[in-house]
Amino acid sequence: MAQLLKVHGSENQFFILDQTALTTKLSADELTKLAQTICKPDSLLDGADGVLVVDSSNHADAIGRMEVVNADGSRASMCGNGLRCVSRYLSDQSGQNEFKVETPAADLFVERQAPLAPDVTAFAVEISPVRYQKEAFPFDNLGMDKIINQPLPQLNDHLKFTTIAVPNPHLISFVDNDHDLNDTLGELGQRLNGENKYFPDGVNVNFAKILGKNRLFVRTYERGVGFTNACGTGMSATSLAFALNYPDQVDIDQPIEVTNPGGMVKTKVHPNDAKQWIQLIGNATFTHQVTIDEADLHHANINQANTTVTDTGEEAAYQKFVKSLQLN
Ligand SMILES: N[C@@H](CCC[C@H](N)C(=O)O)C(=O)O
Repeated sequence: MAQLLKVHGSENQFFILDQTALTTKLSADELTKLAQTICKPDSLLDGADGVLVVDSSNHADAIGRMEVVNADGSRASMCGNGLRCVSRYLSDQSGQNEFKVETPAADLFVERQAPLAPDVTAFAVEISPVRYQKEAFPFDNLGMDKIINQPLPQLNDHLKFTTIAVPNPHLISFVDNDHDLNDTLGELGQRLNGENKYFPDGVNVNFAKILGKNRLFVRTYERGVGFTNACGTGMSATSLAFALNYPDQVDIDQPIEVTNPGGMVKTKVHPNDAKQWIQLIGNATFTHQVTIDEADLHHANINQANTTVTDTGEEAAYQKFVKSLQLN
């Protein structure tokens, strides 16, 4: 039998699949099919935003590897909320609390934090490398090679935009009303993640409201997914854009508190380091264990009848923590 874990960071939901625990690893095509099937909202445990594939690493400094498969089967170079969950998984297995995890673009440093509340495990993860050049996204036909707080009439008639790849691509705008935060974000996210001449590979679109000094609310329309409760790399890139575009509103020696529809994370931005980077700190919650025949995993044959699901009880603790934040 094989195991899956249902996990989340700020309610950005994933299944973790550990390839090293299988008799035969899933092929790339089987992983694509698995994500497209298991992430559907009407699938097991109401689906997810992606599958986090754990494997061994042959890099000397990393204790494991993470691959991110979006809900539509596309691959992402990074996932911040996912990396916290994978870090906890590798930490629980190895007994180590500080280590590196291999991701497609970099080996990233992660460390266990004090729990955010009873039974709310937390991890801090490195978000890097940071890139601005249009080739990193890629983007085109926007009249610029690098976009920092610029109006882009091709995309919208009143907002300003910043583009930061960390290294997955993010388009960011600071907005001041709920219509833009919801409707404009949805329309633009959908447009730039369908066939379009500006972001041919799609882009994660993040709209933020400034709540005060070092305080943001961020909502994200994710590439390969759609609206998510939270996007870790999105909140990290938006925090960096906050520091770059509104320097008088950000004390970079202090964490930035980023609330999102699924909860809250903290970020620490390092815009003045020789290589810019961001630290993302937040929950790594394991809500369910799923047991399934390995053959069914290979065939993406997953339903209530052929799985055994065990609730860990952690979601109740997480919800209590979110309530204590008094976000609304
Ligand atoms: N939810 C993630 C980002 C996942 C990848 C993204 N959809 C992409 O295609 O770049 C996060 O927490 O960072």
